[in-house]
Amino acid sequence: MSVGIIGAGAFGTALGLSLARKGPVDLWARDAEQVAAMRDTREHAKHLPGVPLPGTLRPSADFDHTAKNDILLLAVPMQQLRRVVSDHAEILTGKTLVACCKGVELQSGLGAAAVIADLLPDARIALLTGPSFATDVARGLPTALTLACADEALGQVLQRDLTTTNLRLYRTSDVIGAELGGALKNVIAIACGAVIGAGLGDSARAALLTRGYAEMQRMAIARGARPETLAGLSGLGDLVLTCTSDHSRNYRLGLSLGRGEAFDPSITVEGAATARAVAQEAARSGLDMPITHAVVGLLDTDLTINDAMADLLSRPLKEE
Ligand SMILES: NC(=O)C1=CN([C@@H]2O[C@H](COP(=O)(O)OP(=O)(O)OC[C@H]3O[C@@H](n4cnc5c(N)ncnc54)[C@H](OP(=O)(O)O)[C@@H]3O)[C@@H](O)[C@H]2O)C=CC1
Ligand SMILES: O=C(CO)COP(=O)(O)O
Repeated sequence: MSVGIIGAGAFGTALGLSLARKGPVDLWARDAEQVAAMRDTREHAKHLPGVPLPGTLRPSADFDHTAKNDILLLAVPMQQLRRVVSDHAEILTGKTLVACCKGVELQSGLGAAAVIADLLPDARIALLTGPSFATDVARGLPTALTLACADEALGQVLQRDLTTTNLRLYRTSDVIGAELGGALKNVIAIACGAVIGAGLGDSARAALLTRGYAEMQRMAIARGARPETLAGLSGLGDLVLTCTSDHSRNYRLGLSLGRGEAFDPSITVEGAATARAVAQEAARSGLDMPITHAVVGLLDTDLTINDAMADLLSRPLKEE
């Protein structure tokens, strides 16, 4: 089946590069100048400099043309997804849509697949997530991802059609689990970056990563996820990658917070809005999410990383 990609940022372009090895892929960007530059130079200078774009990857500023493909991957930032889908709802109705964003929408508390379902009840929806830096995918390095789809038959078709020589897709029907694993790990990555940035050490990071994983499970299971999904690529796999590599923008935001440095607000960092959305939901539902609350404190108040760690360490003692 033919593939189109909505969103020519780092990840959309990287997925396009990988899929274009199998056949033509249309890649939509909203900025016509950017499309012209990509066509002329065969490079995405802003997000993937130095990686040549093959002729089979076809940038376009024409949404409707790109949307004619059988499968559409939606690779825009989470907080923009509702706008992009609702702006083009008519042409997207009934299509096969694969969300590639990682986050929880601030206004609704919904994940990516749920936002699409909210807007387009007739769409055939799946989610592609898991440990995968765009630069690695774009360079053809080996990567394993989770394809989540409630419809088992459609999931099998998508798994086959979106697997490439460097992208190996595993399948699950647990969309909520995959969605939340990919969203919540970004919050924990900000926390881990902050402890490393503040010089609090690798042991503190290991503690946050592990207790952060417990927090992710708590929230995801409360929302109906299966625990084994959280233990897979979309949860633990992506958590480990994002909490240990300064290729991660979420981790780098954390490093800046820990060092008391400014961070470029134009960089896509999904964990910030997701932390706020999840903290709101945790407060409403009485879920214990202390690391998420600490991240919101670091982002939105003058809480320091040392105070945040002191708060976490002084909580009542309990069983693991
Ligand atoms: N980068 C990575 O390594 C990975 C990213 N992801 C996920 O992919 C998603 C996208 O991230 P990424 O590609 O890295 O982000 P980037 O910041 O690299 O790119 C975002 C893209 O979305 C476009 N965009 C933003 N708002 C709109 C809008 N309202 N309408 C149309 N297009 C819009 C931007 O266009 P413009 O340039 O015109 O602003 C840009 O092309 C995120 O949810 C992220 O978590 C998942 C795995 C890996
Ligand atoms: O999700 C990612 C890797 O799987 C990318 O992480 P960042 O968004 O933190 O860069």
